[in-house]
Amino acid sequence: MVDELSAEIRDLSLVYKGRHQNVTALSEVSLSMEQGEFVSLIGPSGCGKSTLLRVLGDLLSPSGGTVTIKGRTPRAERLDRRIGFVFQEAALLEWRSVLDNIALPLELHGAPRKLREAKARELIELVGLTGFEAAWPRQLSGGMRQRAAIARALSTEPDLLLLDEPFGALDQITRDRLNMELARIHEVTGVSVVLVTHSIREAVLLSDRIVVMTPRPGRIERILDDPLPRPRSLGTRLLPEYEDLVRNGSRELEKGYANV
Ligand SMILES: Nc1ncnc2c1ncn2[C@@H]1O[C@H](COP(=O)(O)OP(=O)(O)OP(=O)(O)O)[C@@H](O)[C@H]1O
Repeated sequence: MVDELSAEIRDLSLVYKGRHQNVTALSEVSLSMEQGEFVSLIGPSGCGKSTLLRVLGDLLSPSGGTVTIKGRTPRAERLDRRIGFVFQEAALLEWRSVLDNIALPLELHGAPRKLREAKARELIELVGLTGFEAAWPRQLSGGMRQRAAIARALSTEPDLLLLDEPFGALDQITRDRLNMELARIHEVTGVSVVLVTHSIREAVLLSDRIVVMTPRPGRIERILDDPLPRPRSLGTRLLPEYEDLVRNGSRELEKGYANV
């Protein structure tokens, strides 16, 4: 059924055209995601993870193939603010309070003040920033900034949340905590998630499926199912099946590195 599919990528290619040479960043990439699915993209540097995310988010147009999100083009979804993006750097507006940063996409979408503030407060609670509504971004730690960025990305209740190494710059303990927050947010909201990560452990902890990519040109090497029980917790890492999946994933990843 079409409306149960989140993203559908068919035979996607993406070529960056340069003055001297072209780079084929993606070739023959096909992937179908179900609504509410959590998919991680992992692979060596340059295998096209960010490029794939950017195509899904309509920041780049495919050179070939097709991409649909809930049966529509990424352009239509982006213009309707049905796609949320979070990058490694939170990129909050320093002159707006945390609340006003989170409410910004709704403001740009023309939502009335009362509604957008109510939504922003709800999200502040969801991401664990209660008490920081009036704070300035510079008063937040790195982890708190990422929480605010996630809340902002969720403010328009997107169909798809795209995360490009959102926790890459955080220390391990903060990263563990935010992983658990993300798992909970995913459970509560039912949003479909695509996460780019360099950590197989993070991918196994959070995902329903792990897409292992390989470079030159960027393509899908293998898709691993991750059937670990939900809800996930840090205790999930103590399961023998967790370690099995990490080992399996690492083996697949190493094959990709053979092409680097
Ligand atoms: N704007 C650009 N112009 C030309 N080539 C680019 C551009 N952006 C990325 N590339 C090239 O496309 C390929 C895929 O890059 P991409 O950033 O998608 O990989 P990645 O897997 O996300 O890498 P990383 O893990 O280092 O972030 C690489 O060879 C990269 O050099």
